[in-house]
Amino acid sequence: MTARIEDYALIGDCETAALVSREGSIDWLCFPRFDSPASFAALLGTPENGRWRIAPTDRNARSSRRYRPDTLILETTFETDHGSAMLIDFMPLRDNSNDLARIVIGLTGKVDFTTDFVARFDYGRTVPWVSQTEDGAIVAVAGPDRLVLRTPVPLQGADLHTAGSFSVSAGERVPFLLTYTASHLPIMASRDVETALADTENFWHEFASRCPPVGRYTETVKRSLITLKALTYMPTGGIVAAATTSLPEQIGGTRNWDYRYCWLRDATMTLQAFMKLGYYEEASAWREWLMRAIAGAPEQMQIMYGVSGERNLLEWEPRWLQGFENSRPVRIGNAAAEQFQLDVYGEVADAMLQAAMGGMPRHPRTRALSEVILPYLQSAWRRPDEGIWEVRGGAQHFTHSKVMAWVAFDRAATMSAQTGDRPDFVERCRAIADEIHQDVCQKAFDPALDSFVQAYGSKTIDASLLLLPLVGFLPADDPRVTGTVKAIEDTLLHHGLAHRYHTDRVDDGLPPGEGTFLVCSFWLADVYTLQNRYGDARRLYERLQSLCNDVGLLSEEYDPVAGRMLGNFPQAFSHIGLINTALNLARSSGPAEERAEAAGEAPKESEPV
Ligand SMILES: OC[C@H]1O[C@H](O[C@H]2O[C@H](CO)[C@@H](O)[C@H](O)[C@H]2O)[C@H](O)[C@@H](O)[C@@H]1O
Repeated sequence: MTARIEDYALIGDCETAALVSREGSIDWLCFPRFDSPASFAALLGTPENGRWRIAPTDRNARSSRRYRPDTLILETTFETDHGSAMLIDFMPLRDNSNDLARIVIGLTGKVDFTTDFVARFDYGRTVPWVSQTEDGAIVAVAGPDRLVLRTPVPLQGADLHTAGSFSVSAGERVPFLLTYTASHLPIMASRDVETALADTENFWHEFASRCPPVGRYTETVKRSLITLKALTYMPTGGIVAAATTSLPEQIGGTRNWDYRYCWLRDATMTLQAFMKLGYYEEASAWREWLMRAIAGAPEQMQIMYGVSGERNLLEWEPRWLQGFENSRPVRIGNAAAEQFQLDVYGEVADAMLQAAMGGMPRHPRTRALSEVILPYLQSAWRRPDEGIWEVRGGAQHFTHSKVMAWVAFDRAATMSAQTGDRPDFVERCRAIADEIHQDVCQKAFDPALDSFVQAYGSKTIDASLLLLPLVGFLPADDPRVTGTVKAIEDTLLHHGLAHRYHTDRVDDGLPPGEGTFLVCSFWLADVYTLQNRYGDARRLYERLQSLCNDVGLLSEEYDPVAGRMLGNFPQAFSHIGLINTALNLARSSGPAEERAEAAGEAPKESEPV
């Protein structure tokens, strides 16, 4: 594949998503859910692993693209020496059928097009039987899956591809509709593509119209909001971390992971972003998802789940895929689901408090949840864990994890104190929170480095330490925090963007090397805001904003030297950063202040615990 990550745009129907290249090729599509086996997997292999291209025959055609304003409808305009034409790509919201629609519209002169449809089920491995119905529909079937392609354009099969040519003159419109169904069901009647376009446009307009202005960042925020909505599995309210698997964190490297699942950690920030923009319906749907997903014994609570709350996310490698630019292995599923990551308890507690502070009615299970989880956590916080970065090199006493355990008790105390009905519970939570606070301040601060460190006894600086002031563990102007921020600036910034940690100095169980991790730079900008370093915050935010591709999307990581995106795409974490940090900058009191202020008063180290 020659396309880079930033060459792709996202389309989706809030149940699954597809990536479309600048050249009009859909190189990634999983039907019917985000985490279903891909039907087009060329993104991670070759065109023979499945793709659907509609592009001018003239290989020298110039292309430009945009989303139709306030929608997820992609418009790619091609210009040739003989005319210009637009390709519209979108996925209508589900109406008993799973569709992807494409319309080619002649703008000026006449443009010749070719289309090449290569369906391969099971992540590019399974070649289907392809036949044509009497009314001309192309039907591709293998095992449980079936794709039906309808268009007035005559199509022929050759060499396991289905191809055709056509021309559009100014004013002409040529529709294509691809429908997925389980192969045992009857083939359904086609839906009208133009009506579907109008309905899809209305859906996104209605959604985006509720977004309040965020000063000069309004368009960036709106695009990120639409992207987060597109990453939401609407039937359940779960939110996937990204639309893809295995886009590499280093070109040619092995840090390739499946992000088509719901992380509890990523969710607190998503909840904040939705609520701060007034999207309570989405926030409430996510909270319901969370309560269903984590129901059960606290020691069985996972750090991530499938979009419907599935727990078994078994990791495996489809060895027939060569990987994005030969970045192997490709991984399906995610073994991190089985890790112990202490911070998720704090994330859940924080999400509950944020929801209450945002004005959402208290969830009826909030109290039951705290009564089950906190007694477990009372001893569990002392255990080493795999941490926010999900290391595969063994558990450690990660500083960020302990701090988030403190968050769990701190928020539980705050919430219970608000209801006033359990003073003994509040007192117990506060005492444990104080004990954790003291433990962290004693064991995780290195006076020689004048900084908190990644784990107890370590000498490594870690960008997750930026979350200490952001969750209210210590004030942003505490000398230990200002020392830590300086250490992060001195050691983790690479061309002005933050790495998570030094992968070459820490054994995380993987070969070293990766890009800068974008959400960490957003956290840095948020800390600058808390420290009244508004100029630094704004400059960093606008740098990050400038890294978005031409349609406003960000991946997980960025290589500032090669000037290219890395990691899964588009990633919710990065878009949450684009929203939250914009709000922090645009409002005198944004999410950073409110999350920090949610914390009860942190004890002084000399205070008894
Ligand atoms: O690189 C190591 C780990 O990377 C993934 O996790 C990262 O993405 C998550 C989802 O956005 C995020 O919650 C986490 O903090 C990040 O480290 C991957 O899923 C892991 O399996 C992998 O070990």
